[in-house]
Amino acid sequence: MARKFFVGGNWKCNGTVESVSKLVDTLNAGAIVSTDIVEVVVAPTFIHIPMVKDRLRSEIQVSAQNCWVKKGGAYTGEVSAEQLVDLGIPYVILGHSERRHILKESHDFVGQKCAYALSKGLKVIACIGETLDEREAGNTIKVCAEQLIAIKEAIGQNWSEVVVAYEPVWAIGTGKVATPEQAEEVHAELRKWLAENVSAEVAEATRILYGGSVTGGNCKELAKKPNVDGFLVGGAALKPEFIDIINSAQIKVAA
Ligand SMILES: O=C(CO)COP(=O)(O)O
Repeated sequence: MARKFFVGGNWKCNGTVESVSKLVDTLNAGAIVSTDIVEVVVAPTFIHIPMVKDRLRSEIQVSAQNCWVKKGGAYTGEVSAEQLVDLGIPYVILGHSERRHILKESHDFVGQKCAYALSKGLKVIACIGETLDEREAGNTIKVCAEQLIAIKEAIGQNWSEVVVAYEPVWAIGTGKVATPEQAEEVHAELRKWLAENVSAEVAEATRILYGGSVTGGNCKELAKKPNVDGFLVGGAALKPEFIDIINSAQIKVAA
């Protein structure tokens, strides 16, 4: 079965009531291709989630940007997987590089978060990716594999509700997008890793998204690559061009 194209908008720590309302209006008014060919998710901040969920068109799902590693309780400032499920939120982004690097989340911690979120019924957008130094040292695949190993150790064979997002740190928020060839090369390696370390079925079925300075202008060329199954978008997800990125799913159908 063909992998359904996936476009996620990670709004990060952005937005006010006014700007989020405007963005929802823009997304509601946009002409988007059928959900038969694309799955679309947006991830507002926790505090904006209820408002977005109430007002956003039903074709676009809502995701959280993080959740706690285990059952909720005395963990000041955290939001639990159970609470997301209670609110009817289907997805959570875990392991984003900003959390790995700025908040020092370790590979193991991210793996445990993935396992706990999945066990509560959330679908997981699991982010991995190398820094510029790691790429220049020739360690891109090694670093991504280490991040995947920690996830695999925690979740085992249970990848059916996982979407992998390859987000090279040097491309995030920098305007320096990976070339379609660079993205394809890594995505193909990641799929091979899944085939060798999980199973051929999981490798074939798992969507591997590219993230890092994706725009309305560069998405089509990236989407043409066979192992690029969609995008995780930051800055451009806050702008009307997010609609164009969603619609780049058409490239796959035409291909
Ligand atoms: O981090 C990202 C999505 O999770 C990518 O961010 P930018 O699209 O702003 O580079």
